[in-house]
Amino acid sequence: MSFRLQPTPPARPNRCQLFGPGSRPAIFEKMAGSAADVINLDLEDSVAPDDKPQARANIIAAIGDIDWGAKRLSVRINGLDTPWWYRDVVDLLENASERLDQIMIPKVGCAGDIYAVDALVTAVEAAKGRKKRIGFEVIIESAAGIAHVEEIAAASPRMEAMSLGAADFAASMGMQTTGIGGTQENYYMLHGDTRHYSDPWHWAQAAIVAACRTHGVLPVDGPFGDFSDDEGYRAQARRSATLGMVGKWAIHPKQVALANEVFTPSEEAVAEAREILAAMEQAKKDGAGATVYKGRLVDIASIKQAEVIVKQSELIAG
Ligand SMILES: CC(C)(COP(=O)(O)OP(=O)(O)OC[C@H]1O[C@@H](n2cnc3c(N)ncnc32)[C@H](O)[C@@H]1OP(=O)(O)O)[C@@H](O)C(=O)NCCC(=O)NCCSC(=O)C[C@H](O)C(=O)O
Ligand SMILES: [Mg+2]
Repeated sequence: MSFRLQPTPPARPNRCQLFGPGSRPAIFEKMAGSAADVINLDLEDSVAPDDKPQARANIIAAIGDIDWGAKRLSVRINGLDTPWWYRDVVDLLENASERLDQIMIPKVGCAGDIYAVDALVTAVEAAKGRKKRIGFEVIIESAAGIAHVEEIAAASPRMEAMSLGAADFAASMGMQTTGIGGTQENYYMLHGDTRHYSDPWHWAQAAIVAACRTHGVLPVDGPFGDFSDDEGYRAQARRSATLGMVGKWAIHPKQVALANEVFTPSEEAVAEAREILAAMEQAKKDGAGATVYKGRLVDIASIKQAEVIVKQSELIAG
């Protein structure tokens, strides 16, 4: 480890973030009753321009009126390139109850974007005497966002989570696809006559995970558009979890159980991690820094790997 220690991200489960348009208040109670850890009420792209004022009013009322339980409650504001974002922030923080936990800033391109929202949020919080400091989560979904991903992760002490927004990301990068996440038909290597599919989202996810882990922010995988494809969702989520992401969005309620399944370490994985910790405990007593577990090497780094899994399961168990 560097002399500068890796900060710990917020200690809360973030396996699934369920989205719903602010212009569709009929589903808010259903969202609150879901098994998602995080709720994202949307003011951005799922809300038509003419509906933005009513969506703001719906969300402000629902934040106070609905019992959201222990869920993390977040509102996605509009992007900084629109005329709506400042009104989203001001109306929310002047009128929403203290139940609001965080706001999600979409299409972030540089640390300056976070600075601008932070300045406005800080001023409204002070003016209204709000007690709970609002956290920030951001979406990396542009070429600029991924190019500046580390400065964005470090941009504010309010930063809690960062997601990859595959749809806008693909558009901004000029990717030749209309798919939102998952396997892309034309992204393959040829070996003889056999196609081997590769993952075009992998490098961006890895960059997000590294930036987040460096600065104590939770890395999250964004939407998987085809909500009729459970296996496709699972495969994408498993890749994200393997890379170090802590959760994934659900854009339909049926995706919530899939995310929770993948991002909750299995009983077998936790049992194996505990066995590795026990094996290393014994190795230490024997004066060894490494030992053999089920025919493979485990050493001091294995303790840290095993602790990741045990800590995840303890966090989820509460
Ligand atoms: C995708 C949907 C429009 C589908 O809605 P609907 O047609 O109503 O679906 P169903 O008939 O299958 O619904 C079954 C029941 O579930 C309820 N429902 C529907 N959606 C939700 C929800 N989000 N949360 C909770 N409950 C929900 C229905 O009311 C039905 O209930 P019942 O009648 O009692 O059985 C819709 O799911 C939807 O709007 N999803 C969210 C869309 C959204 O927020 N998009 C923004 C995030 S993705 C994005 O922005 C891209 C990203 O930025 C990027 O760039 O990658
Ligand atoms: Mg988007």
